[in-house]
Amino acid sequence: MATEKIYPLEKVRNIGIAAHIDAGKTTTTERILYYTGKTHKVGEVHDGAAEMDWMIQEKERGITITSAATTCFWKDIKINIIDTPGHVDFTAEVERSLRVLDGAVAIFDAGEGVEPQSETVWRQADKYNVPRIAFVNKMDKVGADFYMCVESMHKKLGVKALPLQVPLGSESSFVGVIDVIEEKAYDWTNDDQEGMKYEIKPVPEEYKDKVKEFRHNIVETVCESDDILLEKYLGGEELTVEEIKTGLRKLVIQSKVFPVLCGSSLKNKGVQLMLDAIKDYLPSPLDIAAVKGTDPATGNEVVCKTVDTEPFVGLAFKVMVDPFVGKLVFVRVYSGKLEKGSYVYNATKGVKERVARLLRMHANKREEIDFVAAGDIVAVVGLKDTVTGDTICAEERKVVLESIDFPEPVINVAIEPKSKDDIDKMNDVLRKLQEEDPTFRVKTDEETGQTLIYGMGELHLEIIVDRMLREFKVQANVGKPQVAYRETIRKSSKVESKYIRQSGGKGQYGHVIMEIEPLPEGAGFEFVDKVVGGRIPKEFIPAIQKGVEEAMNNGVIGGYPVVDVRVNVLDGSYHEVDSSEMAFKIAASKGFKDAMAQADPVLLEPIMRVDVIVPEDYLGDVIGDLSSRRAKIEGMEQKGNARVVTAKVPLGEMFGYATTLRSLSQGRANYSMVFSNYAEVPKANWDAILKK
Ligand SMILES: Nc1nc2c(ncn2[C@@H]2O[C@H](COP(=O)(O)OP(=O)(O)OP(=O)(O)O)[C@@H](O)[C@H]2O)c(=O)[nH]1
Repeated sequence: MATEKIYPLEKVRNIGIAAHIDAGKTTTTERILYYTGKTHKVGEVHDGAAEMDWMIQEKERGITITSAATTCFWKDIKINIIDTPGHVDFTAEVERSLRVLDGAVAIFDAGEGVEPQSETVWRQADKYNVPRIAFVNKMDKVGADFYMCVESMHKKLGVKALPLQVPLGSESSFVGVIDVIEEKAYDWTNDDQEGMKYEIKPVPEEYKDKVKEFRHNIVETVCESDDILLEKYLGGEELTVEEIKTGLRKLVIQSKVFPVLCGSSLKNKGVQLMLDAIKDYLPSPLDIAAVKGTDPATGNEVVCKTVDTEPFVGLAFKVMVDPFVGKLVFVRVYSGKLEKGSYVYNATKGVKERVARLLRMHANKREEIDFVAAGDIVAVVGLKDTVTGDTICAEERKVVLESIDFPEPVINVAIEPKSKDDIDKMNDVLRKLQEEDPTFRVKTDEETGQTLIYGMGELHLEIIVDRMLREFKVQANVGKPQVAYRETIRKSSKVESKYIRQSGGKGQYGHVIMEIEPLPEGAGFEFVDKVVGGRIPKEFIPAIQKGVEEAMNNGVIGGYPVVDVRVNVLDGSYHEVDSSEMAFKIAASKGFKDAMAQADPVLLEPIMRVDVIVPEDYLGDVIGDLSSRRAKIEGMEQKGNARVVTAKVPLGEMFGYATTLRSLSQGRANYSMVFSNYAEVPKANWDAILKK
């Protein structure tokens, strides 16, 4: 059994690497694993040898889909890295990682600066207050411009981006970086050992002014927020390197300043200095204020401190179903210790669970450990009922931590197994995949009996179908992707509904008077029992709610789910002998449908935020095409000799957009798309949608 060296908490870093697709996250992670001594060969993404991208689909597509947690060691620091995917269909993966991280490295492409989707990821990190350092990658690429990137961080992200380095050369002449604080140049010119061989030299003459300017800027920033250092500085004394770094560390942890570094992961330059910056500036678990949760029994606030001596509290942030090992639950430990063979309490579900094994993960390799301490990240085997977002804790410290926000899936396809014998197997696999992925849902269409799978985009669902086939050997036919429309109401209405049957023996009697009202977007469903004086006995109220909920699965316009309504049950009557739950349920269901029909029902559709980057020459055609897709153009920005068009477009109009855009622009335009909100479909478009 491996007994790991125990790392004091101040020497632990839980970090994520966040980036726009193709900025070089996977390549950079690979290099980190190489320099930290965990891998022995530098894997290249393009030949599918990358260690982190271990799922077959990832290798083939060259993209990172799941966030695998991996541990590595740099100098005296233990770093847990969560690899987060860049594709927008997987925002849930990014969110869940950010929730449990203490710091992140944001990677930018030196030729592009802040791209629309790097902005999305940046804002997500803002939401969870994650301190960040920026790494401007691809400095070797034609068009690389470090200063443009820093400027675009100021302009687009509106943050204080503080360069700590000056690149030595650029594009094909990029050979290394100058550390501004230490005033030393790191030069890889004579490297023939995959970046392991570099020289440390004095700052070359032609860079001295730039370094002086940047250093002055750093020193001033540090002094502004530290009176003792300010006094020293104003008194004409030099600050030491240590003082500058300590001062800067405080500002980074408060997210007041974002240090910017640069390099080329592909050409093996600058990655070691980025690891140093992770150690120097990103927070340890101790720097993060204790997390708060609520006691499920009393609703009182519970503070969970990051110390080993407290009772155990952790958050499940990722579930992976491995066809061989079974279910793996990734847990961030906030308080106390988690031991192999112990029992824990899942406070979200209210069940006891056994921790069979604890695994330290390195992409697809695993190392068995005996316990894991506060501040750490681990994969747990044996937790049967735990899913992403659940809190697990010691029985004497029952607490539920704030869960993770996940967007609603906006697209669905019908799916059926190729062989009828595979039906049970398919349902079983879909259930497992749902446990892993909170943005993936499975439903049965009540009218057609078809199984529908719901997700965040076409690629998301394609990957799921692909995994069913490869990992679980279930072949399936899938229908065309459909938009997940919804229905709601715009005004209130009141109805009386009866279900009465009298045919010999015991009859049926249910009678309900109810009112439905619109709620604000996102409010979901509320059910209020306003019946007084026992005019409907309490035991029938749950049946009424059930009847309403069933009716809400299929709205009156196109059979889509109904959202954002409140149902008030006002009055009714019952019969001593004939009343039953069934009768009230039917009366309520029918009542809801009638009420909805009178309440100005409307159709809702998912609206996407679309960013298109298009060279000037094709701008007219791209805008024309967007307009024909009912787009609202919200902005148009210059970027080099291209434009970035930002628009809100109904998802239903976006199928096949990739192909159209390619042919409109001879392959030169690019786009990204994220879910924005649900909005009312104009009545003129109802027919087209309902016919489909
Ligand atoms: N010129 C140059 N190319 C790079 C550099 N780093 C990565 N690349 C290339 O950029 C492409 C994307 O790199 P990845 O590491 O797969 O990017 P990623 O951000 O992980 O992409 P996803 O996993 O799809 O989100 C690959 O072709 C890399 O070889 C670099 O420093 N310089």
